[in-house]
Amino acid sequence: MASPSIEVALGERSYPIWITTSQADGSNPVDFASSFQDSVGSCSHAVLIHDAAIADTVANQVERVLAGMNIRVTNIQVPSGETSKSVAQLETIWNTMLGSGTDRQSVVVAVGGGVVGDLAGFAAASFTRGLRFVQVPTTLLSMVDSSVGGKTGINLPGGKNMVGSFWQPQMVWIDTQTLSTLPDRDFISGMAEVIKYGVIEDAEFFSWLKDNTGSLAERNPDALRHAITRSCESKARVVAEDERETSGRRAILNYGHTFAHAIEATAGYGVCLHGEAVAIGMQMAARLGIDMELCPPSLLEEQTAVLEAAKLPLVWKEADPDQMLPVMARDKKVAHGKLRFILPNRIGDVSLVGDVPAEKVIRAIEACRSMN
Ligand SMILES: NC(=O)c1ccc[n+]([C@@H]2O[C@H](COP(=O)([O-])OP(=O)(O)OC[C@H]3O[C@@H](n4cnc5c(N)ncnc54)[C@H](O)[C@@H]3O)[C@@H](O)[C@H]2O)c1
Ligand SMILES: O=C(O)C(=O)C[C@@H](O)[C@H](O)[C@H](O)COP(=O)(O)O
Ligand SMILES: [Zn+2]
Repeated sequence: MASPSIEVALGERSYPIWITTSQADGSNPVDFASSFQDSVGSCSHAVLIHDAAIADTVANQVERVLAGMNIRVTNIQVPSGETSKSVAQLETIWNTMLGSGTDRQSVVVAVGGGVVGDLAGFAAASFTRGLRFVQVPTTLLSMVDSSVGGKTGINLPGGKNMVGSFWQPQMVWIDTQTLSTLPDRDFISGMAEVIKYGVIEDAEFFSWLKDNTGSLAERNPDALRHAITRSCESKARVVAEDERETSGRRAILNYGHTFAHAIEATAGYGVCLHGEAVAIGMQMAARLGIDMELCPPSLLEEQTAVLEAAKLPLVWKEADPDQMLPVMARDKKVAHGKLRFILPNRIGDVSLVGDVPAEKVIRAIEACRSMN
């Protein structure tokens, strides 16, 4: 059997990330069935939780492979969009699992973007106190970020990802070919998390991105494969150092997110896509870093150039500190009632910073209401 592209090294919870590209005739250089068997072990029942947008394509293909392995499949379709990361959808999934004879030996297979991955992952973590699960990400964002690392969960109206758990998958299966049907807006949204890795811990990758955002926008297969591999390597490295965000190392993956999550929640989930909000949040964080004299103004210029080249939004006209600050106060990095931010030192290096004056946070938010 071929070797996985990347291993997430977490001791007994270690798992492979396969990065492959299926061919025009539907064949794949790596066999899904044997990879599944190798990572999951014995399985007679799978709960296939999938996004409605890929029901007739990727989800159907996965279902056929599982059926060919003599695995009984329970299909659960989730409506597309951020609002599906909800208590109501989770309850529907739990009840369908209960009604279909799901037991502790069943395996959840999440097929879709970050919404389905986070939701199905939490359903797996919580049903009968924990089922094995597999991630089959079908968006750029889910391939480079959400399918790796085991953060699962749902939103509450007042806070993103407020209920969830750390629950690692048995394997991550990335077929870059599935991106061919992804709408441009969702592809561009995923680019924010790709660029994030360059700023937080991989300066060489950031330089590569400066020259290659055009090829990525055209979905050049080699460029895509490089960006996905490099991003997954970054994520796997950070997660292996700090699986449950206890030492602070994993918190670097939250660069821009304190602002981003407040934008998403105050706008109403799904109005500003997660990656779009992350891009705007990265701009706010860079401005705050400059105001705190942690990084030079040139960092913001470099970051702006790459985000702009990727066609990401950089301003949020509705940005209102009075609305955002109460939501930010519920950020998961808050410690002893105080906000903490991931702020840049230089390209490729960021730090977790507490004691940030509120007036500087407000200035950073207000500066991103318009391009200046
Ligand atoms: N767990 C984590 O570590 C982590 C990391 C980053 C983001 N997230 C979460 O991920 C979510 C965003 O994920 P996303 O950007 O993948 O959004 P998404 O899951 O909403 O998918 C984006 C859109 O693409 C459609 N789609 C999915 N695959 C498709 C395909 N192959 N072809 C055509 N359409 C397709 C979906 O129907 C949806 O409309 C947010 O909820 C965010 O909080 C989680
Ligand atoms: O994996 C992580 O850790 C991240 O922070 C990755 C983020 O891109 C992602 O959006 C994550 O869901 C945010 O986590 P949260 O703990 O702030 O909800
Ligand atoms: Zn994110």
